[in-house]
This record gives sequence, C-alpha cells and structure tokens, in this order.
Amino acid sequence: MKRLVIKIGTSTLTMGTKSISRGKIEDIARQLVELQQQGVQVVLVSSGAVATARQFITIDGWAEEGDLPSKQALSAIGQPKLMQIFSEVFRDFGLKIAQCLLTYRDFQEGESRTNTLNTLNELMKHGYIPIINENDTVAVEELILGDNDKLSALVATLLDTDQLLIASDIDGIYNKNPHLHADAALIESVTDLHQVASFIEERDNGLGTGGMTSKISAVRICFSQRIPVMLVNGSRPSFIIHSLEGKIPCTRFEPVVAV
Ligand SMILES: Nc1ncnc2c1ncn2[C@@H]1O[C@H](COP(=O)(O)OP(=O)(O)O)[C@@H](O)[C@H]1O
Ligand SMILES: N[C@@H](CCC(=O)OP(=O)(O)O)C(=O)O
Repeated sequence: MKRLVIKIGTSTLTMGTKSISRGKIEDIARQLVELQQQGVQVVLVSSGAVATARQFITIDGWAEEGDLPSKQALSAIGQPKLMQIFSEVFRDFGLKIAQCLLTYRDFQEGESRTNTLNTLNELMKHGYIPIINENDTVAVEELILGDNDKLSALVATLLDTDQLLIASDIDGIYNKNPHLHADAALIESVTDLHQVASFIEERDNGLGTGGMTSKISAVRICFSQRIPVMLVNGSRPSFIIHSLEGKIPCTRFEPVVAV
C-alpha cells in the first residue's frame, strides 16, 4: 500500500473523555512513523476542534451550547489548539505536519479541487502529513452531521488512495447495534452495502453523532472508485498497524472488482 487516508474522530482523540488524549496522539504518531518507514504516504482527517475548545474555554454557558454559531466559534478557537497538540507530539516523533481546512465545495470539479489536490500532493511529496478538518467557519455540513466521515471519503477519492481507515468508538459494523443488543455479532467483511444497511440502529453518544449511517455513506463514496475501507476501533492501542495486519477485530469493506 502506498497511500492511506485515516479518519480520526473526536471519540478516538478524547478516548471517550472530555479532554484530548496526548497518549492517543502519541499512539497515532508511533504508528505513522512505522508506516512512513514502510514508504506509506499518510493523510489524517481529524475532528476534535470543538472538543479541544470545550477543554480550554470556561466562558459561562458557551462550552455547553449546541447551536451552530457556538459550535463554529468553538471550532475556530479549538482548531489552532488542537494543531498545537498534534505539532508538539508529532515533533517528538520526527513527524512533519501541515493543516488543511476544507469544505465539500472544494472537492467539486474546478479550480478549488485542483488547488486542493496540488497542495496535498506537494505536502506528501516533501514528507509532510496533511491534517485535514472541515473549515467550520465557512461550512457547517459536518458540524450538522456531526462527523467527518464524508470529508474523509472525499479526500480518499480525490487522492485516489489505496485505503481509507475510519477510526470509530466500536470495532466495526455489527448485525445490530451492540450498545443495544448483547448478542450482536461483528461483521468482518462487507462487499455489498445493501446487506448491512438494515443493521444500522443509531443512538446519540453525545460526542460524535454521525453514527454508522455516515460511515456507510462514506464507504459508498469510496466504493464508487473501488477504494476499500476499514472501520476500526480507535481506542485500541496500535489500531492502525494492528488492523492493517489483521491482528484486531474490525470490519473490512471491499469493493467487488468486476472480472
Ligand atoms: N449495526 C451497528 N454496528 C455498530 N455500531 C452501530 C450500529 N448501528 C449503529 N451503530 C452506532 O454507531 C456508533 C459509531 O459511530 P459514531 O457514534 O459516529 O462514533 P465515532 O464518532 O466514534 O465514529 C456506535 O457507537 C453505535 O452506537
Ligand atoms: N469539525 C468539527 C466537528 C466534526 C465532528 O464532530 O466529527 P466527529 O468527531 O468525527 O464526529 C470538529 O473538529 O470538532
């Protein structure tokens, strides 16, 4: 594999708490060093701006506000602080990072798409890891949907990547929501998205709210360009390397290639 897009959600970065986990960012950095040594180019799509702001801002009422302008403002406050944490931790591992804030519009045919592609390619050519988030000041799609899953799929297709890896708070897709049914069984391999659509049963976890629905939509976008997707549990140590090596349970979405 030469190119890998990895989507890290708020629940992974916070390990389910209210603060960004430096330990988890170290875990990610350690794995990216290993991937770079194997010649893999990595792009991160990372959420966590709003959560980072909530960790630092104590203005009365604000941190708890759920309305869109408050979330946009929190994202603008938290994004540079989040990048500072990435920057400090990744520097200790010798990793070079860059920030790209994008919207869905930047992926439509035209100048923005070309500019985005050129920037990402140039960064990777020079060994920089692009860290992408939605530009929440000018677009609110992902703030409304509550995830960056679609954004990560758009990045994966733009870059014609070999694989998209989505880190979630769960090992993969089950035949029913395991938070609601103790006997739910993990589906390890999916080739037909119609087969799994009926397995989705959402519940709001209060952190990322995109749920399994947005993950399956992201897989659908990737399948349109025959890009495989792995859905893995970001709270597991070494979740990137171990899922790629088949050492931990996860769901692999493999597009069927016509013969
Ligand atoms: N069939 C299913 N299998 C697994 N998870 C499911 C299923 N249906 C709904 N879900 C929900 O999807 C959630 C994962 O998505 P999400 O809440 O967006 O987490 P994250 O932001 O960590 O990616 C699970 O915690 C679970 O509540
Ligand atoms: N772009 C915003 C929100 C995106 C978001 O909530 O995504 P996720 O944590 O993956 O469900 C942020 O960085 O906080």
